[in-house]
Amino acid sequence: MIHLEGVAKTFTLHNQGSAVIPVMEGAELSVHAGECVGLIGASGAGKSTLMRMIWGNYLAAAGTILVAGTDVAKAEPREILALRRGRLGYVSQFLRVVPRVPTLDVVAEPLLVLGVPEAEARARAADLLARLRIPERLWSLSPTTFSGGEQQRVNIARGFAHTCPALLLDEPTASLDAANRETVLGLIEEAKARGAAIIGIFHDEAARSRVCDRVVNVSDFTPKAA
Ligand SMILES: Nc1ncnc2c1ncn2[C@@H]1O[C@H](COP(=O)(O)OP(=O)(O)OP(=O)(O)O)[C@@H](O)[C@H]1O
Repeated sequence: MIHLEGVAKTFTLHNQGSAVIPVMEGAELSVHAGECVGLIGASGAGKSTLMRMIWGNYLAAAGTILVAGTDVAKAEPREILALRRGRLGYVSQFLRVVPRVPTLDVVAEPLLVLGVPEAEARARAADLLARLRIPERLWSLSPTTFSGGEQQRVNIARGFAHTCPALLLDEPTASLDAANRETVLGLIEEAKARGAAIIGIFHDEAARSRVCDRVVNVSDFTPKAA
């Protein structure tokens, strides 16, 4: 479902004499349907960089990044947008939303874009918001004024709203209380059970060992000369 081969990344620092910094080479990774793989490695090893290349925000310098049939390393922007609409989900640590859109709509939107009937999309969004303990009185308000933890839970609800075959999770349990952490781990287990291929960064070791079937150490992909 997700398959990486020979992936490399360099950053060019345009404000520092166009210095070219190689940060990754020969990255390999395969994640099958129903499997969750955790990315580990020291700070700065490249976990977030690898995740952003799979999401298509960072362009790989070399290699193949196959996600649900699309090679993200070579895809056109519109193909990446189509992939994100229906086949690849991403739960980042921070919520980015258009101001003034009510929380229920923020969560239902990924489903509405896919043509799911409005009543069904809203029911699914309401179910997720309730499970993640966002009080119902907040659902009609924009999440822009919510607390950090509330915004994170809205973001998680949105990320789990539609049943993508591939899912990226960046610290999904960071700064959650015990009850919400448990809910999120349950959502991850449900996603695996329905056949999602998941890649996650979890600094929470107990969470990682509970939901990850194996780990990949991104330090193994640090360029040898670096
Ligand atoms: N936009 C960028 N421009 C230049 N260098 C970058 C950029 N993004 C990341 N890097 C460099 O790439 C390397 C990997 O960074 P990355 O954030 O992927 O590490 P990480 O493993 O996720 O670290 P952490 O656990 O601390 O979040 C670092 O040396 C970092 O300085």
